[in-house]
This record gives sequence, C-alpha cells and structure tokens, in this order.
Amino acid sequence: MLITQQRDRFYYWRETFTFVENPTMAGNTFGTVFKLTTFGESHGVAIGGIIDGCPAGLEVDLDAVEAEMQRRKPGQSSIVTQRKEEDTVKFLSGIFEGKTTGTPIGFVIGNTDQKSRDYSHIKDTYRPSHADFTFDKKFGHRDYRGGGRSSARETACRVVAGAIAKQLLKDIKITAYVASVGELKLDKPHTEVDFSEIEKNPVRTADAATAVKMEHYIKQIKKQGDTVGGTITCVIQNVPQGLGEPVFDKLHAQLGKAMLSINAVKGFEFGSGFAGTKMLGSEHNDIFNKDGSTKTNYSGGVQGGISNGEDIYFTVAFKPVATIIQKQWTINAKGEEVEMMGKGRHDPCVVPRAVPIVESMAALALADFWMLNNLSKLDNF
Ligand SMILES: Cc1cc2nc3c(=O)[nH]c(=O)nc-3n(C[C@H](O)[C@H](O)[C@H](O)COP(=O)(O)O)c2cc1C
Ligand SMILES: C=C(O[C@@H]1CC(C(=O)O)=C[C@@H](OP(=O)(O)O)[C@H]1O)C(=O)O
Repeated sequence: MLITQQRDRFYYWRETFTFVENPTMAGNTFGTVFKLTTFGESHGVAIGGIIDGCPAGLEVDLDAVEAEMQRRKPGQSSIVTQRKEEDTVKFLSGIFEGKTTGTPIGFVIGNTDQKSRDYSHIKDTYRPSHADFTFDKKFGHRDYRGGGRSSARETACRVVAGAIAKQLLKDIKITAYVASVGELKLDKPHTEVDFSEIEKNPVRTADAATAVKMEHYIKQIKKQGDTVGGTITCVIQNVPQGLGEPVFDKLHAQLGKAMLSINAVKGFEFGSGFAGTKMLGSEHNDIFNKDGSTKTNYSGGVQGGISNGEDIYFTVAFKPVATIIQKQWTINAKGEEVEMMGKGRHDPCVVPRAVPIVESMAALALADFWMLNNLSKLDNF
C-alpha cells in the first residue's frame, strides 16, 4: 500500500472513531441494552425518541402508555404549568400487530401550545438557576425558547419508554409518590403508605388530608409568583434477585444516575440513606430469614450493587423551580447586571408531575439490568 493511501486510511479511521467516541451533544441516550435516545426541544416542532433493544414479541398496551402520559402532561391541574399539551404519542416503528418486533421503536409527540414570546426577554439574559447560562457557555448557540432542550418537556419521552419498560418488567411493581412539599411532609414510612391513595389527589401524595395542605400551600406560593421544592419516594416490589452489574454499574448507582438526570433533581437517598449514619452496625444489619429474605431492609433491597429480592426504596429531592414571576438580578450575555422577571406558564412545584418521571426512569434502569442479567450466566444460553 502506498504511503499516501495508508495516511488517508489513518485519517479516515481517526475521524470515524473520534466521531463515534465524542459525538456532539452526547448524553442523549440512557441504557446499555434496553436503550432510550431522546430528541427535541420544548418549542420545536416535536419531541420524540427511539427505544432500542426491546425484545420482540412484547404485547404493548397503548392505553397504558397513554395513561402514563396523562399523569405527566402539563396543564393537568391548577397546581402545575398551564401549558396545554395532549401529549398523544405517535409510534412510527417497531410495533406491528400490537407486538414489538425487536427493531427500534420510534415515536414522536407534537409540541402544539408553545408561547415563545414569553422567552424573547431571555434570549440574551440568563434566568438564575435555569440552564440558560450553562447551555450558552457550552454550545454557544442554543434554542432559548422554553428552555429548548433543557426543558422538562423532554421527560415526556422518558415516560413513553418507561411505560413500555414497565410492561416488559411485568410483575415488578414500581410506585412513586410525593413525600414532601417544602416543609409539609407525609408522615409515614414507605412501608405504611396506602398506594391506592396516590392518584386520588392532584399532588400525588398518599394521604388525603396531607394532600389538601400541600395543594393549598402550592397555590399560595404560586400567587406570590414563587416556587417550592419537594421530595418523591419510590418503592419497587417483586424485584428478582441478581439485578445490577458490579462494580461500576451497581443497581443503586444506576438508579442514582437515572434520578439525577431528571430536571431539577438535587438529591438521591437510597435505602436507610443519611439516617443510617446515625445507627450502629448491630442495629443496621439486615438479619436473614432461612429463605434468604431479611427481617429488616435498611439495605433498600440492594447489597453489593445487586438486588437481593427485598423491596427497593429511595427518595429523590427536587429544588424549587428556577423561573419565578418576581424581579431578580441576573446578568446578560455581555456580562452586564440586569433586572429580570420570569414570564409565562411555569410549574410552581414540579413534584406532582415528576412522580411518573421517577417511576419511568426506575423502569428504564431495571429493564436494562433485567436484560443484562440474562447475559451474566452460561446457564441462560
Ligand atoms: C416535571 C418538571 C417540570 C418543570 N417545570 C419547570 C418550569 O415550568 N419552569 C422552570 O423554570 N423549570 C421547570 N423545571 C425544571 C427545569 O427543567 C430545570 O431546573 C432546568 O432544566 C435546569 O436544570 P437543573 O435544575 O436540573 O440544573 C421542571 C422540572 C420538572 C421535573
Ligand atoms: C412543557 C412542559 O413543561 C415545561 C417545563 C419547563 C422547564 O423549564 O422545564 C418550562 C415550562 O415551559 P413553557 O414555558 O413552554 O410552558 C413548562 O411548561 C412539559 O412538561 O411538557
């Protein structure tokens, strides 16, 4: 081979691999085998995704997908953003005669009620604690309308994939609920929560009286043009033993990544979490029953990064929404200090709509581990 040909080949491969390893805007895919890639901006034509690695032959209950979308969609009650989107999912591929074909499942969700005028004042001005500043610094060119790609609108795609992952997981039951809004707490450990209460109130907490207080508080905060944070607890039941891939892809590590990838998340507490630090080993150790189950479950259903068959539980902390309808000082792209006020339709508190997002991300993490676990033993081939 001529030296010039060799050189051209070298450059060809270098460029190819550089592209594959360092694609621009990396980070739009979650999962190793059961994978979700999402695309789209909040005020663009549509958002959507591709679910790859879903096995063939899964009967997809489209009504169940639709029901999950209704739980997340904007405009669903007076304590969430008043942007009105139907969030009907249009599947483009990968499902035939009601069953998955094992090929990529492509889907789109239209954006129909965007009001981009509300964002013209932040074209060159950064909302404090939103993603405007960092997206600008990283990419230099961004769709500022509605926060573009940084908007939680993208999480609609996660809910589509999560709804399918839930169906793949069959008996594994994933339930999330609002555990606190500001200082208002649902005063019950997850083991005493009545899951049937969650969908009966717009806050999605598991107690009617607490829900009334939380709803009232969110409305009050909204009137002041302000926002408030909260926490969501998630419980996963009927988990088979063996899910999780030590050492770097431990089950709770991936769940942490899944949760921390959700917009506005600031904390993830797994199993006994921070409270466990105040206990002694003699109190904290989960003592076995003869069948391998444990008498207590401070481990949160995971030991050594692998599920042990007990319930998995964790809590996710969400910050107060950044866009407030109050004047605040900020800076513009020229570095000048300017006063700005948020405009438009924002969530005064994200937790009511984040409940199905937390469940979906948990389902995606578990579906991936379920697929991977089938590869971990020769007996499975
Ligand atoms: C369900 C949900 C709804 C949200 N709604 C809003 C909103 O209406 N306005 C807003 O400024 N941020 C909202 N956020 C948060 C922003 O998307 C998020 O703060 C922003 O992308 C910056 O990312 P970070 O807070 O994770 O750093 C929402 C988050 C979630 C999970
Ligand atoms: C559109 C959704 O939520 C949006 C999330 C969001 C943000 O900054 O994250 C800001 C608001 O966007 P807009 O100003 O366009 O109404 C929310 O409504 C959705 O969840 O589907």
